Amino acid sequence: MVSARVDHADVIVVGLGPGGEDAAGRLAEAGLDVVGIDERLVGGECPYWGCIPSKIMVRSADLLAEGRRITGHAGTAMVHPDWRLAARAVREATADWDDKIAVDRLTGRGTRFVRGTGRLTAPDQVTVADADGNETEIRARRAIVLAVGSEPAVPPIPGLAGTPFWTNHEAIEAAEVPRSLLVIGGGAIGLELGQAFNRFGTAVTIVEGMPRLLPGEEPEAHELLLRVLTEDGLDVHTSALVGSVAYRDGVGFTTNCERGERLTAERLLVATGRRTDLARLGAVAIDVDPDLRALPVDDRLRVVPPVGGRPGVWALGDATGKGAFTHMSMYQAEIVVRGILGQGGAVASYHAVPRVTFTDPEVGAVGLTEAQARGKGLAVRTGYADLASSSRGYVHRVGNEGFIKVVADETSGTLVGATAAGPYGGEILGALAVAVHGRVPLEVLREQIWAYPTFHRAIGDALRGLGTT
Ligand SMILES: Cc1cc2nc3c(=O)[nH]c(=O)nc-3n(C[C@H](O)[C@H](O)[C@H](O)COP(=O)(O)OP(=O)(O)OC[C@H]3O[C@@H](n4cnc5c(N)ncnc54)[C@H](O)[C@@H]3O)c2cc1C
Ligand SMILES: NC(=O)c1ccc[n+]([C@@H]2O[C@H](COP(=O)([O-])OP(=O)(O)OC[C@H]3O[C@@H](n4cnc5c(N)ncnc54)[C@H](O)[C@@H]3O)[C@@H](O)[C@H]2O)c1
Repeated sequence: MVSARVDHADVIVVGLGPGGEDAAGRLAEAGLDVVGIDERLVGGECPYWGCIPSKIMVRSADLLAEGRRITGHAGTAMVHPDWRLAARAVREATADWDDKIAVDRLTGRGTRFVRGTGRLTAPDQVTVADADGNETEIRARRAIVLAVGSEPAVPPIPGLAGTPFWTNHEAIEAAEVPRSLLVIGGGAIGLELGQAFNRFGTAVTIVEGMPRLLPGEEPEAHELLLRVLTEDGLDVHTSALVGSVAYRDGVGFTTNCERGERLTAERLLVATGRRTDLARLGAVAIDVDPDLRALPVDDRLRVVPPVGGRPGVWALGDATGKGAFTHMSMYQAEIVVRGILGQGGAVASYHAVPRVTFTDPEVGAVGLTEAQARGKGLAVRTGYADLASSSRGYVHRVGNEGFIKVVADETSGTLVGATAAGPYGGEILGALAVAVHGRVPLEVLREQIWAYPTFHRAIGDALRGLGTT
């Protein structure tokens, strides 16, 4: 038997997505000997199969929609979608799914890079296997950072396994648009990509198991998106669970929903959430139950605090289950870096997590929804303003649907959550995110002057809807 090579480092970072890469680079720049490990591409999901390429597709699709809106409002326009242009922009942005630039960026900051699969094999040790199966045991002197992200959670639907279904990877890499696409899951991925493909000519069906699209957001966001997507021509089914899937070469997919609908499509996209495989990561080596959905972390992002000279284990990003967003991974990376460098008591706070679903209209939200606030027993008041009937909505005309909803806690006299859905919803969210993050008193917000005629001026209308008590 050939024994594994042995190496040592101050810090081992497993997974080099947005947060892992940032943490590895900053720790190396601080003078530590850092080894960064990734089995795929440095940069992770976001630049290659997530945020960036999906938003390029969304932007391309939105341009088509805006072009189609010209007729009847500013002239006439004939729009001829050409997916090859969007696909080319995606290929350019991902450098054809090549991470040379990212590897150079990482090593340029002083991190040692190892391409391979990392697995915890002792509380202070990660074993890396390269593509040829060669193993290296790396022992950490100071810290291990687990930043392994997430992968699609594919539901155990009879018949699905073994079919050529798409995940976000195949959808992002698509060189051609399918004639028809069935999307399982009416969350962020399903709606963003479903609407984008539809605008390029694909007949899209969305099958969502819960009663509402974006089930974690306000019900008004569901009502808005259901109306707009249906008007766009998408076929949306809610409270619909797929009971079985069948695939035939050259024909495509047939799915049978449990309540009877039979749906067919050339392609099938599974967008039913994400999971982190803790068993594969060797989580038992640090006494973590591998069946957990996420790595359990304290408010300093520690899975195992450093004790008596033993290295600590930190986690960040999707793998912590605190919100699968690039901005969350980056936020947590900051806290992890400061914790490892011993730079004071940086702790994570999740009371103002912003999120934006980049559909058209965009759905931006921060903090608690009304239902979540009521679930916490807060003294809830809500205010609502319709964007279409605002002055800006009136002048904007076509494509003006949206709303602002604010959720206040009477006891603290602050906003605890808000939603900005509509044109530029994600941008308008900025003002609301500051209010929730900074716990700005309602009486201060009510004194604010909101520029006329903007969409964000509707925040003032929604605040008035709270009443004055
Ligand atoms: C289609 C899509 C669109 C999205 N759009 C947005 C958006 O608009 N805005 C937003 O904020 N977020 C968006 N996200 C989410 C965002 O991409 C993720 O939240 C973010 O990438 C998570 O970062 P991370 O640092 O946790 O790790 P990831 O980006 O998931 O990267 C983890 C890395 O770890 C590596 N790895 C895993 N296991 C091992 C192992 N055992 N050994 C070695 N390497 C390993 C992987 O190869 C990967 O490179 C989107 C996601 C998808 C799928
Ligand atoms: N704009 C963004 O920030 C953005 C965009 C895309 C993805 N993301 C991140 O990536 C994560 C994953 O995206 P996602 O869309 O896969 O997950 P999601 O959790 O946002 O949505 C998954 C949806 O699938 C539904 N579902 C689950 N199982 C089902 C089943 N068997 N049948 C029918 N419906 C089912 C769920 O009810 C849910 O509505 C998101 O949670 C988000 O954090 C973010």
